[in-house]
Amino acid sequence: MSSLPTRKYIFTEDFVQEEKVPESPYIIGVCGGSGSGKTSVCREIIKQLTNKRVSLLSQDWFYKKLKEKDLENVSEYDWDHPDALDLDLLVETLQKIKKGAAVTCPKYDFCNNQPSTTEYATVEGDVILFEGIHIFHTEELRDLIDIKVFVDVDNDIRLGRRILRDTKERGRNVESIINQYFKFVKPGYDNFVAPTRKYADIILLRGSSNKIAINLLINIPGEMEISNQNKQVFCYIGNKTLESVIFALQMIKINENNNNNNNKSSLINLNYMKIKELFCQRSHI
Ligand SMILES: Nc1ncnc2c1ncn2[C@@H]1O[C@H](COP(=O)(O)OP(=O)(O)O)[C@@H](O)[C@H]1O
Ligand SMILES: O=c1ccn([C@@H]2O[C@H](COP(=O)(O)O)[C@@H](O)[C@H]2O)c(=O)[nH]1
Repeated sequence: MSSLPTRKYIFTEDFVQEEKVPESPYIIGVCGGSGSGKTSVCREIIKQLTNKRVSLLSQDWFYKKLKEKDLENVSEYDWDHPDALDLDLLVETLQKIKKGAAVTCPKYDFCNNQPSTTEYATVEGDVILFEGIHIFHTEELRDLIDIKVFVDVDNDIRLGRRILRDTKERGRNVESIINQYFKFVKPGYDNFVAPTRKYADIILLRGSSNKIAINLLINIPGEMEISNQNKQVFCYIGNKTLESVIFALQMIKINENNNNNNNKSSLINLNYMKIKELFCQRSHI
């Protein structure tokens, strides 16, 4: 028996396409300091992966619930220490997602410094964009991520963006943002986030405005096979190479021999003949 049953081939008029049926979602981990553009990078990738089921998973949804006394004095609370997060629950959740489960999480309410009671996100799909400042912090987490991206943006730009974002979206004022930044955010970045840059497979400079890097990222070949064009096509008849046509013919032949289903077999035969005909015409055989 050939090893082909783990692969699925789609035969159409113009091309032969291999469809990889993922055993578990592909996890793209996007790490970086607060305000580096992690969420924006994830949104850009999600926008472009139109032919895949894609979800976002944010580390922010795993902040521990604050005790009453901490809630009364939030300006003294350090959200930039990894201990502020329930990393065990995060690992457990990611393991479930990796096994193909759909997991629903409450989002995080930054205005009230607690998990949202009204907004939820269901995470499932072929590709999961997983973002957060501490997602490379433990080996357990890193091992669950298929490709690790670190968004590298200067401190001053990150602070500027954070001021603009948090005054508009997170119910903060400029003074509290600057105080929090120098007391917790910057030390947290220097002590815990920047040291995990070394685990990245890709360093993404300039974040979501780096279109070239984002395009490369969505087209990471082989393992991912994700793209909104037919990049999965390994043999395109209109632009064939000798090797790719021979390979396609071999694949079709093996499929044909292994296939007992008459309808499918005739479809394969049809395409086999068409490929053969096209190949012979173009190659003047
Ligand atoms: N390349 C960019 N240029 C300008 N502003 C950006 C860029 N990327 C993100 N932003 C803005 O900066 C703020 C922080 O971005 P965000 O994606 O939320 O960062 P992170 O998730 O890393 O904290 C947001 O208001 C966002 O719109
Ligand atoms: O209640 C909270 C929880 C977190 N923060 C800050 O959020 C950032 C991490 O989120 P990004 O989306 O990466 O910016 C972290 O630096 C915390 O300081 C908060 O202010 N309040």
